[in-house]
Amino acid sequence: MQQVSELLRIEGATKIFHMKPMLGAAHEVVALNNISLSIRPGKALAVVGESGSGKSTLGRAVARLFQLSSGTIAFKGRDIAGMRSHAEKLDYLRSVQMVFQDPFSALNPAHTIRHHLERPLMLHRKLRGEALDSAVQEVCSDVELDPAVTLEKYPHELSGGQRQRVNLARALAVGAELIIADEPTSMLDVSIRRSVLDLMRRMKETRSITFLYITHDIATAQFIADDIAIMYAGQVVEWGTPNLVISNPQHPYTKLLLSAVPDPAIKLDGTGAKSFASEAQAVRALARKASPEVMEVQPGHFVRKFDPI
Ligand SMILES: Nc1ncnc2c1ncn2[C@@H]1O[C@H](COP(=O)(O)OP(=O)(O)OP(=O)(O)O)[C@@H](O)[C@H]1O
Repeated sequence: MQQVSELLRIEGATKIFHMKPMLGAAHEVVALNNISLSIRPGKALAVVGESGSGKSTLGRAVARLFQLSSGTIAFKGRDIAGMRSHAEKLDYLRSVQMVFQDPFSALNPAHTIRHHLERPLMLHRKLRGEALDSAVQEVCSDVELDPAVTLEKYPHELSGGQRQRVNLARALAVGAELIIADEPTSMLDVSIRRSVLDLMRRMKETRSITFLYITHDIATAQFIADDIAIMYAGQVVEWGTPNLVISNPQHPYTKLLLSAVPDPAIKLDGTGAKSFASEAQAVRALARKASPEVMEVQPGHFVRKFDPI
């Protein structure tokens, strides 16, 4: 079998929404503008940007929730738009799971946690009886929840962080290879955000789960990501390994995001923070301009060319 070094390759992905509002003129929204990114198996790519930058649209396109206007998304070398048979589509939808911002919304309040974990194990792994019970215990323990005190509870009896762990356990139970985690910690208490990110990092390291981690918070990217892509107005403006991008940001929009980080450990030094925050509007206008030219700042670190402010 052919070895594919990338689990996911997004090539020239463009998504245009055609809006025909009841009031006002018809118009187009370019949510994704020629995005090219890839993720290696067992690695995490963080896509970072403000609200409306297009990052959730990218996640939903990977989850095959709609077709791209142009471009391709390939999973293990296979174009996902070209998957025709029911079996192939089902296998993809099993391999690629989404975890959402609101951990409660994905859980059925009428069912126990055991039920939520048993169903995918029965459906996808055909487990029954003792084998099913021990697999339920295993996925529960894998996300660092105590099966004895968790499995018979209902979603409302758990904390937000515990519920998000159940969602991650469900993805494991289904047999996910790629998890699209769309702002998975932004509705959680600050005190437990880090522990959920740490769990995702351990799932990556010990279970070789691949992550597309979508966030507005550039500071959290470094806890899990092997690569980071900064997005604005449907374009990726800067990308590379987190230490290169965060320690040596080139694009004014990346600097703007970093200027909003309260963590002094990764704040821009000296000149950066204040001046970029005060020039926010100009920076966003500049980042909105479509620019096809890319510069390699240093090996593994790229920036889209921009006009000086
Ligand atoms: N189904 C849709 N129909 C029309 N426009 C859409 C649709 N989905 C997204 N958009 C538009 O595409 C752009 C990108 O939206 P998207 O939700 O991907 O951004 P985001 O970075 O994930 O923001 P947020 O964090 O607020 O969800 C926005 O202008 C949004 O209004």
